[in-house]
Amino acid sequence: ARTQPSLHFRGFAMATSTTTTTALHPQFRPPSHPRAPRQLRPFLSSSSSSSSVRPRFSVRAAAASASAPAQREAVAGVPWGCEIESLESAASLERWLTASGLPEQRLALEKVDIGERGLVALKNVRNGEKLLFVPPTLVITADSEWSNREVGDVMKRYSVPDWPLLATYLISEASLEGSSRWSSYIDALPRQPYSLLYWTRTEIDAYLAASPIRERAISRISDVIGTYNDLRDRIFSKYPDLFPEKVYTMENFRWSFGILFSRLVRLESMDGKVALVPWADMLNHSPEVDAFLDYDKSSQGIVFTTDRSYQPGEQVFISYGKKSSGELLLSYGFVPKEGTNPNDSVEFLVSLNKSDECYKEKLQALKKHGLSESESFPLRVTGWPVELMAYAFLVVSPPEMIQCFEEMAVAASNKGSSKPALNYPELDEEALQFILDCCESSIKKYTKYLEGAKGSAEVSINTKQANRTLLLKQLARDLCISERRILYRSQYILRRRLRDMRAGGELKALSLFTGLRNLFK
Ligand SMILES: C[S@@+](CC[C@H](N)C(=O)[O-])C[C@H]1O[C@@H](n2cnc3c(N)ncnc32)[C@H](O)[C@@H]1O
Repeated sequence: ARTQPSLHFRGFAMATSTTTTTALHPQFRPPSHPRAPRQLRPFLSSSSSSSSVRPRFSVRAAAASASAPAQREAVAGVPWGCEIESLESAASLERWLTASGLPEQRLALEKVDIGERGLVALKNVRNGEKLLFVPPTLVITADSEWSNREVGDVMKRYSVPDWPLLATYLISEASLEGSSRWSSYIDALPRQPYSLLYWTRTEIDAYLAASPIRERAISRISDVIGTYNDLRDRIFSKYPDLFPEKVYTMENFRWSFGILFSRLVRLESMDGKVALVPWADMLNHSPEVDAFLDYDKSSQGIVFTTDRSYQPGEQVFISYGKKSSGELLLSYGFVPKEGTNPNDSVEFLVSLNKSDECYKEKLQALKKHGLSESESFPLRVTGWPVELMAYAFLVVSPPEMIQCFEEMAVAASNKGSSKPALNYPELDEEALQFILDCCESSIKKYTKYLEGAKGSAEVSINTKQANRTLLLKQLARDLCISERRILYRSQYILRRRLRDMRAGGELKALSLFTGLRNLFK
């Protein structure tokens, strides 16, 4: 869970300063969805040379792993970058990095089991050791010099925020091929980054039907398209010589945003600047490590400090942040193995009951505090946030509690975060039952999807398409299983609590009855 303003992709021309992401995790950080989960308190804690000729169309070979990144159908791709599973540009990248000042490394870029390409230890690496030391001159930020100065000047004149600026920068540099200083880096970038940006609407609707990630994927794609349209209408179309239509295409922007979503990092110690860090961006993510990239003032380079040791030949990992499996799929195109992501959560949707006789009053209280009749709260295997409980109290409270609606809405909105959790013992059972009912109906949706997906054999036009479909389905399946697992856990906790509560109630009634009987005796 986190707080993050949406990135103003659109309407950027009005911006007076560059847009930045706010404090999140000092790691790969995509712009948030406007309804990204809020920071909520836990309720339960139960406990080669760039001028070489490249094919214009590319298709990835399908990998067979369950959590392998999404593969795409044969679409017109970008005319730069590489097929990452081939290591085709690795040697020239390493040569260029060394020539550009990257010190000798204890890591090498190799083919790996997790993430296709990754950095592997060449020697023993100790826990607590600093690695990488990428100099700032090798980092791409919004302040980087444009090889085509005129293009850069126009972009700066329009005060384009960091994300669209960097997306345009990448395309501008990539289109210059060997005359860009970044050509060896761009050659080593995936030609088709793994990202939900490449899923069609039909695929999103079909495979993510049960998951709340569906809505976020749709919204992200529309943000990217909107941003591209804004750039084209407000800038590119006014300077057709600087921004040729054939270069600044939607397809190329899909690529550059895909690269940003899966590789951009935020460097806390460089005033929170967002940056592409060549070499460091070859590190894959593990939910089990807690090591992050940042600028190190003493060595004046981008480093990360290991939080475990590695033997020669072992893949070295960093953390992309405390992200749920859905968020990892959304930005990076992979889903960690079931049960391995300690930061996993699922967005849980609850709504006011339209037939509630106090519907209007409850909605008014919610709206006053920035909430609506339907809200999402993050569920984790460890429990749910107090805000969800407050929302549930509001949903189930009877008309005679009208004076408490406001207090409940405040608590549900997270504005009362310093206050203790709301306490309405008389509503506890009903509120927990409400959450349990929502949880069970959500489980049903996942089960229906998972069972339906098992049997559905689709007719594919060709093998590539069949492989792609298989992989997208597998990713969606992995995600649904992970999300349903969280719901199952919540269902278990809720049932147990309700059972205990009810058993306690029966016990009380029984002792009252015994007391009365003794009295009459
Ligand atoms: C920052 S790049 C890391 C380098 C990347 N493997 C490459 O070869 O360019 C992020 C991408 O690596 C892959 N990746 C990273 N961690 C992964 C993991 N744990 N499982 C599967 N793929 C992973 C995903 O494709 C993701 O979009």
